[in-house]
Amino acid sequence: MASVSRLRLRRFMVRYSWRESAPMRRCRACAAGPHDGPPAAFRRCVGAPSPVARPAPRRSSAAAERRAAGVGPARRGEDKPGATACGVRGQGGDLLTVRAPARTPFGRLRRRGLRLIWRHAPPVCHSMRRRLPRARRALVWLALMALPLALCLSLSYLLSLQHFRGSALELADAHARRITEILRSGDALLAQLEAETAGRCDAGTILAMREAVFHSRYFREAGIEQDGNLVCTSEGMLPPLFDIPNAGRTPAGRVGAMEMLAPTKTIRGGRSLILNRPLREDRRHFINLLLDPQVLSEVLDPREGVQSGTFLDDAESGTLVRLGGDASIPGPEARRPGLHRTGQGLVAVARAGPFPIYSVRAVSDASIGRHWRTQVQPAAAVGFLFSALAFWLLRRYLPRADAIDELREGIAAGELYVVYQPILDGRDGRIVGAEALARWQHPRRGPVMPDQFIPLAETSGLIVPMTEGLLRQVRDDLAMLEPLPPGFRISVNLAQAHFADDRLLGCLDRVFGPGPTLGHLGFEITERELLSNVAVQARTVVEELTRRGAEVSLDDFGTGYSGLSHLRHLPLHSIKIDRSFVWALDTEAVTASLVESIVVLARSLNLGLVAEGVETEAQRERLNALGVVLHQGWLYARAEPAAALKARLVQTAEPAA
Ligand SMILES: Nc1nc2c(ncn2[C@@H]2O[C@H](COP(=O)(O)O[C@H]3[C@@H](O)[C@H](n4cnc5c(=O)[nH]c(N)nc54)O[C@@H]3COP(=O)(O)O)[C@@H](O)[C@H]2O)c(=O)[nH]1
Repeated sequence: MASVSRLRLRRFMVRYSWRESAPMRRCRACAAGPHDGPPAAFRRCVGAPSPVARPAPRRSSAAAERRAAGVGPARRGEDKPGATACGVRGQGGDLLTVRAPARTPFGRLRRRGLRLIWRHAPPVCHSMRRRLPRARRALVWLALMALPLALCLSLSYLLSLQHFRGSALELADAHARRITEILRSGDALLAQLEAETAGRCDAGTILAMREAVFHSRYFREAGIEQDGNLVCTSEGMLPPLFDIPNAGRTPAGRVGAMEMLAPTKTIRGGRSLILNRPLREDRRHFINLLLDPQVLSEVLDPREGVQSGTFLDDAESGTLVRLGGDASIPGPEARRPGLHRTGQGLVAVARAGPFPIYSVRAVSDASIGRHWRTQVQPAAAVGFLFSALAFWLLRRYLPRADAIDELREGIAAGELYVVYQPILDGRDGRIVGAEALARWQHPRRGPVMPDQFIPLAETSGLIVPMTEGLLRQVRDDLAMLEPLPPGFRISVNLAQAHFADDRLLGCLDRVFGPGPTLGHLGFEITERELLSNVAVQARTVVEELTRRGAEVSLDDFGTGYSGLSHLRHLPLHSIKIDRSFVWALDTEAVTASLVESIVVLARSLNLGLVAEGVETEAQRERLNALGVVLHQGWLYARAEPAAALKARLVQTAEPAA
């Protein structure tokens, strides 16, 4: 029952926060306001006091205790114990537990074992609304991965199509040219026979016709027709033959003086295409040549997967008559030369010059598919290769939405915590401060080092809410570390985003309150963060930090290109010599002299110096000799939980006491 109610209430709160659009928008600008506690309506509902009217007590910090004990932060979604009744523990924290008084409706539910959880992640929650659900993101990834494969397969299909398109059109054109040549040679032969015989049917004419047919590769017979009678052929004289099949027929087409008759049965059997040439004006005397239509198709150049056909456009019947080939009679597109896409596939049509004969090449979709299947394997292999490349590129160069979401959720759930690396006086081992370094206790991956999430936090803008969360922990830990040695400071790393506007100052207002409250804080800015586009704003921010009691140092000094200009323009307190210089101290003379120059520079500008990455006794001694006495490095201590730092402080304070 309790878990059901808890679930419902969680939903209620989610809905609630969605309706609070105006405060949500305000939180984006990191302005103080409703994020410093649960929204007013929610507070009224649970009977909790307003954090404005009664500021929430400093986090008694179960999480801090856990961290101090070295066990890391509370896990995501875990209730934090120790909340006082009616109180809102933690201001603007990531995860707040509210225990409602018994009188309120929520209190009554509490008596049944219910605890309310208000997830409070102001700068994060509204962007979570825009987030794609995991399943949809996975689909987007899948689609992006499948894209190269799909493109390669489509490309290979297009190539198959192109292969057939090109060859079908080419073959049809070549064939049509060949037919034109044959028919023109027939026309020329008829003209020659007319000139030689003058239409007489005598032995000389028969001989001339026989010779012409003998020497021709295409024409099987020549003949002379008079008044509808075939009177002689290249074979010899004939008895008068009446009603020969072609007599009086309308030609299928005319080209110049030549007429073509659709294939018809001849007196010697078989079907022939007849080329007729009228001998006189009265159209009663003709000289003709018989052409086996099959001959026109024999000149077809066969190609695998391409059907071919030769069709006569018969003006007499108004239909297409097949002269040969295996292609089925195409539709209306057969009379339009060119390439056509039909329901069955591709059709290429070419006309034989002026003659009403068409060469047709048809490629069925099945043939294209068969050809494509032979290309699929190499195309798929290339596609997979590109998919793998795309996967690598996407993972490497695209903002990683998944990782950003995870980090966002991690920040909201309080999975990020701080460890401290002490900064000591290299002469006597006195602890003068510590650098706060972020760690992420990932619920699945375990501890994640900053190298893996700080760049992501910086590029996604999450660095700002992340730092706010860390500053809250630093505030609590400073309280736990008391009494602090004189001048002790904890330094927090800042990023470029903190200088783009006054969000950092708003953040500090919320965490430490306004005014000079930052006496135990230091801030580290790396050279690369202070690009020229934020330089002016950076100066304002650094001045304000100083006014509030903090010290600001330039981190990784010597690794950037603009360090000197920052030293001139920013009111800095110290510079941290990059560990690469420190490491080179005991090996490279040139670098060692560089450190000397940095020391001279710092002295002339009245700046403090801290050496980073001190790992060996030799480095310590050399630095001390150079006058760089504040050290940070594994020689002294690695980054450790607040409890360990506390123990170290107690230990180093004891001899003095
Ligand atoms: N904007 C923020 N940046 C942060 C924050 N927390 C950390 N960081 C930056 O991440 C980088 C890596 O940090 P980390 O892995 O914690 O490494 C630090 C030290 O552990 C390491 N170190 C210290 N002493 C030694 C040593 O003797 N040898 C050695 N090999 N490494 C050592 O150096 C890192 C501290 O560097 P720096 O900040 O330059 O002082 C790092 O760039 C962090 O700045 C964060 O909260 N915000």
